[in-house]
Amino acid sequence: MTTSITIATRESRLALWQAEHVQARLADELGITAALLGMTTRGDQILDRTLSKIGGKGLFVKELETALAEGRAHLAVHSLKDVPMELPEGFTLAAVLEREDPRDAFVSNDYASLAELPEGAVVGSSSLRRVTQLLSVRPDLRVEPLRGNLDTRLRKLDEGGYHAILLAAAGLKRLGLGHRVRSVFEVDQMLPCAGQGALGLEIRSDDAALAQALARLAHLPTWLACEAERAVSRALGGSCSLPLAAHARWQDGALHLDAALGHAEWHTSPLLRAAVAGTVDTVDAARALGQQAASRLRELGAGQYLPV
Ligand SMILES: NCc1[nH]cc(CCC(=O)O)c1CC(=O)O
Repeated sequence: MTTSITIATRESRLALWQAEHVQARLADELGITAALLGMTTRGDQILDRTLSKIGGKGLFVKELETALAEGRAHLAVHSLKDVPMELPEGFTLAAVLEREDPRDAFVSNDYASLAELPEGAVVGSSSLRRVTQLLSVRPDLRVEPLRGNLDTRLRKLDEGGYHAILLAAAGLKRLGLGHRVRSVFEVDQMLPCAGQGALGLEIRSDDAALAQALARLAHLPTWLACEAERAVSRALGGSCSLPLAAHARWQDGALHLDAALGHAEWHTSPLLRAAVAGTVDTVDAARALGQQAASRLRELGAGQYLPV
């Protein structure tokens, strides 16, 4: 294959950091030189509505896929959690890279943790997953929408619009903003979403040579964990309008998968939770574990939580 390729990336500071990280790994480990092609996606442009209302995760990846399809780029680097559960025909995930911290972070200028927040405090988040889990332990809090890239969200916090905001720890750490994290939620307090903290490398399905090269960058434990997480979401309809959390971790050689589903409209409905574990050594086995967790959630009444 050619030793020179183009990476399509969004232009937020986090997306560029991630693309440059992959660019450096391609050079160091595979001897491949990569140029970056920065692009603005619909998801970056529309900031006044929640993602679930404007078409979901696909909005962040479609323009990049078009660049791949047209041959203007060969590889798209994504935060895996922004990648839809079903990729369109003709595209594939060539690798998932080792995960950063998958946890959610509590960010505030005045309070060190959720426990310190006074009754009725205003918390910024547009993530249904974070909001339902937050309100399940602190129904007194007022949640206000908060969108935009990480810098924008931090600026809105600093301008005084919120007492605290919730963000992924991984993004903050990658941008050198780890000092803004006042506390991290343990995963059993605030279960992360499928793929949180991991990077996914998307290519055209027919690019076998690139697939083979990129496989060497893959981190199998992260990949299998994320396949299990994503399978839960896929089995339940895969839409990002669902307040669905799924997180898998390795312990004593087995993959332990936790999933939680909240109600999109009635934030105070009890969260449904499932926990499954198994020895997993293939993508298919990982997906089967995810489907098992989804079946548990259905047994617990997930049907009433899903859009009709
Ligand atoms: N939804 C936006 C997004 N996509 C990836 C990250 C953070 C990095 C990651 O989880 O990989 C974020 C920001 C956030 O959720 O706070």
